[in-house]
Amino acid sequence: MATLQLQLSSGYQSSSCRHLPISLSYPSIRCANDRQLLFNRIAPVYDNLNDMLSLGQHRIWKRMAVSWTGAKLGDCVLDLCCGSGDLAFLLSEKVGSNGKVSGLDFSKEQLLMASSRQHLLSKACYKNIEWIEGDATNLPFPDRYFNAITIGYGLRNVVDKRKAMQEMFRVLKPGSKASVLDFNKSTQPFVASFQEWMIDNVVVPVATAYGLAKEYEYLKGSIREYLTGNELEELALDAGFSTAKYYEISGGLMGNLVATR
Ligand SMILES: C[S@@+](CC[C@H](N)C(=O)[O-])C[C@H]1O[C@@H](n2cnc3c(N)ncnc32)[C@H](O)[C@@H]1O
Repeated sequence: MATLQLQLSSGYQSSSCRHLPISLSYPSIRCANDRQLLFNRIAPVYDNLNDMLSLGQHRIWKRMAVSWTGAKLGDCVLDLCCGSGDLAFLLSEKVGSNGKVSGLDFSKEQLLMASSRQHLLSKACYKNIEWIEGDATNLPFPDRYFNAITIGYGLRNVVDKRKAMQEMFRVLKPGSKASVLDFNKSTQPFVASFQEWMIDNVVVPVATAYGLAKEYEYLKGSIREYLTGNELEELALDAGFSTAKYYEISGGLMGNLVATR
């Protein structure tokens, strides 16, 4: 906890992007809900499982998501639902030491994991990342603050997706992009069946070996209840984005929405 607080209170300052005083406790996250507890529980093994279950492919998908944002040196960017920080670290390399990255999540355990990875990796540019405990549907940032936003495997898990999209719109500068990476809820029956087969026969059995069967059984239902590419485009346009384009990745198993404010 000490590490996280240190990082939060010593936020990086640059001429283009001022550090904001950020409090650790928002009323909306004091009452822990099931999803928050779930992500706290899986935090210790989350990165290993991602590598194992995607055969390392998630690293490529995350690079694609970051490059779709158009983030560049000196930018001030946000990784929403940052978890243990993969996308925040990639963004940090893009924006360099004159830029700033905020990684926000409502799981304290995931943020602690992110913070300890930041210290272990000890790359100079990673000093530009701050970790913030907060709610994606009530962002602690002013309007038009960020040059880019990523959200990887996050929106599917947010209960009020419409509000989260509206918040992304609000905190983005005009002309800037949000890049939303996740499982694709495919409209092709073969792809959807293959995805479910993989979850039942690969993901859940591997997670079971880590004592996390229930946590990963949740995945299948969450994809079924998620939005298709077209629905995500509509959600973004309804929130005010001027353009929204959804790209299917890896044969339609994954997908990435790119929305421009
Ligand atoms: C599957 S993880 C993805 C982590 C990371 N982005 C990645 O791609 O590896 C989803 C994350 O979303 C976070 N999350 C879900 N709902 C949230 C909310 N309303 N506000 C903030 N974080 C949320 C969870 O705590 C979890 O860390």
